[in-house]
Amino acid sequence: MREFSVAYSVAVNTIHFNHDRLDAAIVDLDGTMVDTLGDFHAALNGMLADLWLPAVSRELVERSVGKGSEHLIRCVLADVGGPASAYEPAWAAYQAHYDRINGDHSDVYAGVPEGLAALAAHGLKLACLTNKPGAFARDLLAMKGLANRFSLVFGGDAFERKKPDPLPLLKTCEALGTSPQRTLVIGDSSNDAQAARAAGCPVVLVTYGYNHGEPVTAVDADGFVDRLDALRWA
Ligand SMILES: O=C(O)COP(=O)(O)O
Ligand SMILES: [Mg+2]
Repeated sequence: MREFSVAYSVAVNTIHFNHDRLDAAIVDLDGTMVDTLGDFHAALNGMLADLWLPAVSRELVERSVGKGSEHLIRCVLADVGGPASAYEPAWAAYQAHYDRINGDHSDVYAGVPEGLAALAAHGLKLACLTNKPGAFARDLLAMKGLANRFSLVFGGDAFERKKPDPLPLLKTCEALGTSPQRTLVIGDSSNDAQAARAAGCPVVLVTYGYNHGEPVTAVDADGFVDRLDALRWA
């Protein structure tokens, strides 16, 4: 098996892959394919209103997204000074609000349909792996016309642990029937990159998503793209 290699051209911000060395891609959802910040913000503020707690800013939500719903709800409750006992009712309220508004305040990022089409055209199997609950992820992908691109969709509730743990990536590679070394991870945050490094997958990050308020280009990854269709094959 040949080594995976990436030639990263800063000038055109384009990453060149030799596709002979890749069999599949595992693509993150929130912040990578769909800008879902508006959905998170609306569902969380609906939840807080139900609990008679004050609303939070989009910025707080942006900094807290990426490690799954439980983490997000805990961050938001901590920010508004909610008691620990609020977690259970908050979780139930959040699920109900999110289910009602899923996709209403979200948009597919420019270049995503084209980028996915190019990956598929090069014969790569595609899986979506997100920390978002699987049911919300599947509904959102269908609503945004992206579902048919993926042979597999796994949410944050599919496995015992979430990204940045490598387990979900290893399990997804297993389900795809590919080796991690030949499976490209595409994400928007350090969660995706850390999981990929630990699993042994090559990883590219998009520069427009959510990375806990930190500059994403400081994250250890094989390359960065401003659009998903900026991935090119040598
Ligand atoms: O639900 C989240 O925390 C974000 O999920 P992601 O893995 O699609 O970025
Ligand atoms: Mg993400």
